Formats: sequence, structure tokens, C-alpha cells
Amino acid sequence: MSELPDRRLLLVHAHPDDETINNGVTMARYVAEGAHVTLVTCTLGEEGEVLVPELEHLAADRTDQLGRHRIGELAAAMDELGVTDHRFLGGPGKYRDTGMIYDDEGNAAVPPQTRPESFWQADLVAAANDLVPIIREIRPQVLVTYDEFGNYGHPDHIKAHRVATYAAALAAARSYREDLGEPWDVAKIYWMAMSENSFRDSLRRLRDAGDTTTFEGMDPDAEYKMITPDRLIDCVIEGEAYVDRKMNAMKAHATQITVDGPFFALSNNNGHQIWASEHYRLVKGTAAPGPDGQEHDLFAGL
Ligand SMILES: CC(=O)N[C@H]1[C@@H](O[C@@H]2[C@H](O)[C@H](O)[C@@H](O)[C@H](O)[C@H]2O)O[C@H](CO)[C@@H](O)[C@@H]1O
Ligand SMILES: [Zn+2]
Repeated sequence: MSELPDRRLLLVHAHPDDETINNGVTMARYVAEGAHVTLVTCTLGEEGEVLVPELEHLAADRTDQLGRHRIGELAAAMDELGVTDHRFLGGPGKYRDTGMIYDDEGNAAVPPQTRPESFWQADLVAAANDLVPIIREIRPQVLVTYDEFGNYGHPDHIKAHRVATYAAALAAARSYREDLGEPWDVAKIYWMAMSENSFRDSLRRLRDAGDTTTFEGMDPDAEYKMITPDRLIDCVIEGEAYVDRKMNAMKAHATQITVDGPFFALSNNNGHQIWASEHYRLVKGTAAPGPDGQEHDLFAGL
């Protein structure tokens, strides 16, 4: 790849749509500021639902063409955000969407049966070796991925966390697999986070507005594994200027996100600001907080 910009950000995600939901503003902002943004998506999302009636034939239990279709959705979403460097881990379709079920606490969990080619069953070293060359090629200062819980328990999110974390360690090891490129040590690693304050405030507004169906059964005051206490959040990326792009990119993932669905219901009742802020926990590197005690730039201190 020809000479890259000074600032380089790598995001590792499990399915098409995760990147936009979790980091759409972040990606659009850094592209606009001239950084190089690389997205690696580990599966094609083959096992996803199909929320567009005329596309229901694509589903895994029908023609099993949803993964191929979601390649196009992701390309359209990246166009909206301005991201031009997007890859599938090991190439499109190497690792298949594992699917998910819900456990008794309402968290996503591993289905009782998973296919041998599912991402969940992938060998960790082999999958990490598909990511090491990308890290050593791009030489990102910042890596973003899920927390150890995959943020809400989805097996592919958990596996993406593990592969990204392990690949970052391997990529930095001077003596590891010289054939995969020159070693590169990622300076800062962040996990995405759902801010507890944002979650409770937004859900409370939905309920106060009489909406009991969006995120049905979820209580603004209950405890959930997927939320992070704000005292543990190190960086907040705000970007009101990029929210429209994020919303358009979410619309591009039409089989997964509908404008009358929960993600837009949140926006309807909370205005766009619900989607304007994206939260991160720094798990490797040195924080460089501002006067408010938080970072507002993933490259802060570099
Ligand atoms: C945001 C995300 O990770 N989406 C995944 C997830 O999709 C959920 C799944 O289809 C579940 O059955 C639905 O009830 C829920 O509404 C969906 O968000 O899991 C899919 C299958 O692994 C995956 O393709 C999709 O990208
Ligand atoms: Zn996902």
C-alpha cells in the first residue's frame, strides 16, 4: 500500500453493521480528518435476520445468500462514512457467522449447534494469522474492538475480541512469523463501550414517551452486562457533524436495521445526540485525558 497517512486506525468487527452501530461517527470523523481507517469484518453475517420482506429468500434457511447480499450493504455503508479500506478476515466467507441464541438473562449466547466453518469454531492462531499481516501492513497506532463479553455476548463478537487481542500481541513479536511482515506494536487498544448514563437516559426517555416496545422488557434502572459505568470510560468521540452519515450508513444495512426499528426509535425520541457520542475503554497504552478527565481523541498522547 502506498505511503499511508500519519494517523492510522484499525477496527476489528464480527458482522457487517457492527462497525456503523458502534463506531460510525468515529470512522467518519477520522476519515474526514485525513486519518487512514481500516475496517476488518470477520464474517459476512450469513445467519442474520432479514427485515426486508422482499429479501426474505436470502435467509440462511432459504437460499443462504444473505452473506453475499450483506457485502453490498457494507460497501454502501462504507461509502456513506467515507471508509475506503475495508477487508473481510481471510477473505469474504472464510469464517461464517456463528448465529446466536438468547440466554436466560437475555444476553446473546452460543447456539447449541455451530457449523465447523463458523467463526466461533475457528482456530485462534489461524484466525489471528489472518489479521497479523494486516496489522503489520497498516501499522495502526490505534486498534478498536469489542470487550471480552463481545459487548452483548454474541459469540462472533467475543471471538473477534479474542482474535484482535491475540493478533495485536503476535504482530508485535519480533521473532513471530517473519513471513507475515515486519513487527508492529499497536500503541493504543480500545474496547467499545455502552455508556451506562447514555443507556439509562435514552431508555428512560423512550419509556417516558410511552414507547414500551423498543428494547421491549428492558428496564432503564436494571443492571445489564452490556453497559459500562461511566467512571470506567476513558474516551468519548463526539461528532454531531457526522451523525447523518452514521444514520444513512445504518440505513444501508437494510436487512438488519429498519427505520421503524429500535435504533431509529432511539433517535426519534432522543434526537440524534444518542448516536453522536461513541464510548471507549483504553485497555493498552497511556491515556491522555483532557481537563474533563476523559480523552476525546483515540490518538490522544501519541
Ligand atoms: C448487531 C449485531 O451483532 N447483529 C448480529 C446479530 O443479529 C441479531 C440476531 O439476528 C437475533 O436473532 C435478532 O433477534 C436480533 O435482533 C439481531 O440483532 O446476530 C446475527 C446472527 O449471528 C448477525 O448476523 C447480526 O449481524
Ligand atoms: Zn455483530
